[in-house]
Amino acid sequence: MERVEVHASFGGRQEVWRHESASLGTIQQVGVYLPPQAVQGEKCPALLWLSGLTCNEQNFITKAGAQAIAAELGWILIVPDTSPRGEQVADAEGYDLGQGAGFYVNATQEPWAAHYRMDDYVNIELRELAAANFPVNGHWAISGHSMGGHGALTSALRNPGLYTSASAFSPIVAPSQVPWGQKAFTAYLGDEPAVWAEYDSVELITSGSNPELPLLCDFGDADDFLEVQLQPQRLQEALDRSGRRNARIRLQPGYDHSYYFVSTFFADHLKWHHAQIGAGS
Ligand SMILES: N[C@@H](CCC(=O)N[C@@H](CS)C(=O)NCC(=O)O)C(=O)O
Repeated sequence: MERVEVHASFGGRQEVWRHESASLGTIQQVGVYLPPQAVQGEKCPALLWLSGLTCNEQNFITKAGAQAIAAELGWILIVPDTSPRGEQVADAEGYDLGQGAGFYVNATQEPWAAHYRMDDYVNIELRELAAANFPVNGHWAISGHSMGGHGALTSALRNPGLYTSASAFSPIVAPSQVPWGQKAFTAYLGDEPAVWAEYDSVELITSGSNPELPLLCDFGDADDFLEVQLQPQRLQEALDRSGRRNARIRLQPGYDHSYYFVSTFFADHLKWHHAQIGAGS
């Protein structure tokens, strides 16, 4: 791993690392925020942040204002790119498929299968890499925005025990039912409803996956993508049917899909994740 950026931030360090990814077969960049506690060698919990369409590792670290609360609570933030990158990596015309739009799945279809293995990358490789290189204490939470909200919820729902809690901002909760998800899943996963269901939060909740996982989701009611792409009512209905004890959806009045929304509520999410460490153990 090679460190390509370092900035003092709230008594800690915002860094960007470049590394060779075995699961993706590419060179990737990842943002790492080390709070003052970690800089002093103390072991800290880690939050994996998954960004949305068109993003790389920079959007969250420069726009979410996350470092202040991470410093206060003593959390490491791990912020990967949203897809494999490089000239050898397949891509497509639109912003919602290919590079910048990996959807956090392991692709099975050509030409994507060679590199688009974001599920393995974030849930296995990146966690191992973080544990080997930074003072992670073993507690992991996961959060994300839009496509990354989908990635955060499905990663935690599919993998009981990996994440203490999962939260999301404007997540794509039913990708099998909406245009963004249908386009990406058809390309990456083919025409296989059973495989789609494994990467669909509403389907995973309906089938009872990881029933004790604490969940928090925020949507903005002025989000232009709300009705067509996000459809929070599908998540609410699935949660109501499931009888989960620790799951909450909030509709925030006046907020849109942007990082102004994420930055407004990120501290609230990290405090909630922090509280879950004590609550479940
Ligand atoms: N048409 C929009 C759609 C993509 C979009 O809204 N991306 C969100 C995540 S789904 C985002 O975080 N964009 C980058 C940013 O706001 O920094 C665009 O091309 O920017």
